[in-house]
Amino acid sequence: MRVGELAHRTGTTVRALRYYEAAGLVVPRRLGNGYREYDPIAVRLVEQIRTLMTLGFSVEETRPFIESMIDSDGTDGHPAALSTYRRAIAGLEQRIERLTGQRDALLSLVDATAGPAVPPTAGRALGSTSSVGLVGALMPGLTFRATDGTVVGPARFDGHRTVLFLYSLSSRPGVAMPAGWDDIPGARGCTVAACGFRDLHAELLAAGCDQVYGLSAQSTGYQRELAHRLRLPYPLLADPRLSLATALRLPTFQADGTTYYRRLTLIVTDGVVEHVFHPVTEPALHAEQVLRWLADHPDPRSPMTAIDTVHAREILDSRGNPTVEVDVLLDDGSLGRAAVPSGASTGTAEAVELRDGDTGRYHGKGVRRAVGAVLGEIADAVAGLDGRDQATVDRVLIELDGTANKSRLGANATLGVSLAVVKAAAVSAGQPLYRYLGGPDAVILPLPLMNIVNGGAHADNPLDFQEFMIAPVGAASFAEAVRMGSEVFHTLRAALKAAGQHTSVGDEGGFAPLLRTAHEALAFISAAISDSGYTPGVDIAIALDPAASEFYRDGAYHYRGEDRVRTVAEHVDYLAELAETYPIVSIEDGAAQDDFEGWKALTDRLGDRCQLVGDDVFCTNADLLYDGISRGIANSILVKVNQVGTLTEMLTTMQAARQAGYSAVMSHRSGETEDTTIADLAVATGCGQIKTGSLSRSDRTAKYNQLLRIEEELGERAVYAGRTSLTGHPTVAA
Ligand SMILES: C=C(OP(=O)(O)O)C(=O)O
Ligand SMILES: [Mg+2]
Repeated sequence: MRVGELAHRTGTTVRALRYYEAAGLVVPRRLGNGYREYDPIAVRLVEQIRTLMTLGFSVEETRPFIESMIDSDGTDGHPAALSTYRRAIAGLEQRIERLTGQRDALLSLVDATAGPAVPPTAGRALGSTSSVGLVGALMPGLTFRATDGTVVGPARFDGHRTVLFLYSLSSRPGVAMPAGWDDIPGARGCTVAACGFRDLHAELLAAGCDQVYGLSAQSTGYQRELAHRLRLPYPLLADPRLSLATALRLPTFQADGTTYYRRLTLIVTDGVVEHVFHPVTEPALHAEQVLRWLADHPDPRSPMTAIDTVHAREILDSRGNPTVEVDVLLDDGSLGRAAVPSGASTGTAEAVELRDGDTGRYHGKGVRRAVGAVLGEIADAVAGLDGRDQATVDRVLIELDGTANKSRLGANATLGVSLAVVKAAAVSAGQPLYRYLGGPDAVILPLPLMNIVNGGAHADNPLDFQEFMIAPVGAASFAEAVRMGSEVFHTLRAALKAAGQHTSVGDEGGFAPLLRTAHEALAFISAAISDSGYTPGVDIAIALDPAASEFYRDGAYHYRGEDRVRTVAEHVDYLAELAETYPIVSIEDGAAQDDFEGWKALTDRLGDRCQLVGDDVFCTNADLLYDGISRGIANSILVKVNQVGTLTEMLTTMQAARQAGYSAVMSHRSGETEDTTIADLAVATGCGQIKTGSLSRSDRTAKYNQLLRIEEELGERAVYAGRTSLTGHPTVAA
């Protein structure tokens, strides 16, 4: 059974269960995929812990009982369990006897020395306004005797988050309360308040408080009787002179000539008052009130930013197909949201994008299964993990899926969570994503490879090549690159229109004219660059993504638009001819993913003058990249984070590329959303190039717009990469 079900069946919280697990009391099994699974006995164990706690045992003190239950396979009527109970009772009786003697001896000593309390005028009623004034006050340098035999001084509050509840007077069997006690507003209810802190002690600790103390003006002897009778799991502190009231000007009242504390609770964090509860009007519910506050206010000193909630939904991508969106909420309220993109010309080795296959919805393309995986197994597995520990989060995702290609849960499920976590962590750190991930050196704005003519699988025209891109290598800044790209885009539009072509756009926002050959498209683009006032190759270069896997069959390249078939050698010759004729600085997937002969021939032919980017052939996968490096193919890798399914795996692949001297091009997918994460990732990794479509359609321009914002934010520190990160030493070919 999962942790949520166990919590539900035992009426406790997931937090408390994690605390019992950390204490080694109720430990789930780890399945092969890393997933936590509780055996049915866990229900009995948890119920036993909670029963014992209501009897006054601390979580730690339940250990022998729990261990004997485990030994006896869950039956507490077993001889092993019975003898544990008897041993515990015998031990308690001995302690009671010894402590009662100590108490009586001390009672007379303490009562003799305590003397009269502070004069009644020292206390004053403290309303909520003055409670706020107390926040930020330092704990005074006072020491208190505690019922556990220790002496609690100011050092005990340093480095800890403490719940310190002050109370007036607890009743004692056989001892009358001061005259008129029940008529004094707020006087009654101290015992019940103390019991509340006892019953929720484990939960309070699990919610991030390190220690609980009760404090009153009674002597240690008086308090010890209460602590033993109620079996309090926390110590009581004696302040017979009300010195804390004097130091912090806390509210007191008088009854029968004696001064007492008014009920009030302090959260003291690292020696400083962080919060004040006053007045405490419902003593029976007060511990719960404190617990709720702790849950809503994580320890400000805590290095842990735990994942609280993971939510997912089905949304639409730019092609109108469903895709996964994930929200991750951290304990501190930071929210990260990520939407997963989707490719059309996909590599065969990509991590699996899980689709429902239910033809009754979205023509089978629904992603309810992936959404369900996020809401169920994944949410369970990552809840409580530190959102800033991306490597651990991603490792848990990978192990939970348990397959080599994320086919069980879906890479669309894992990626949504992975990216939403890093975005939430950035929010929590109060930093933009690119700086959170890349640190202060993340200042490089990438060269954009702008896809202004679409073909192949991204358009309905006859062009065999998928993408014809312009790259403003000579721009002085990213903003200038965007302007230059936009100007060429519109010049091209006018030229296509004048030539009688239609100007509707393809999946990535580039024009999809009814051209047949790459030569025709490149001629239009070169002219548009010149006609916009730029020098081709100097100001603006050209990049191609033939996406050759899409038209490679039976060992040859089938050019549908030209109605001809080229052998591998002829195809490589053709690309070389194009590279000689036009200012082409980068060719992606010039050969098909399984045509290693073509890849090698292309690399040998053009690798020293052109960037050769592996997309389908590497699939952002470090192992495939290493294989390619050893084969001597390509000199660059396209990086699509959904091809691997987690951020950490993407970063590992990029690191491998960097070490091998391969460049990396951060890339969108042809199916995108308004999510702009890749813009930040490009700056964070300093890769120096981004491919994110045309200068039209919001799913594409959203990324450019985000990069414009980043450049503006970096101000003078921003560095536009220009041509510097291109591999293959492309030279100017005007
Ligand atoms: C972005 C591309 O297209 P898709 O997302 O369809 O794989 C590409 O092939 O580089
Ligand atoms: Mg490609």
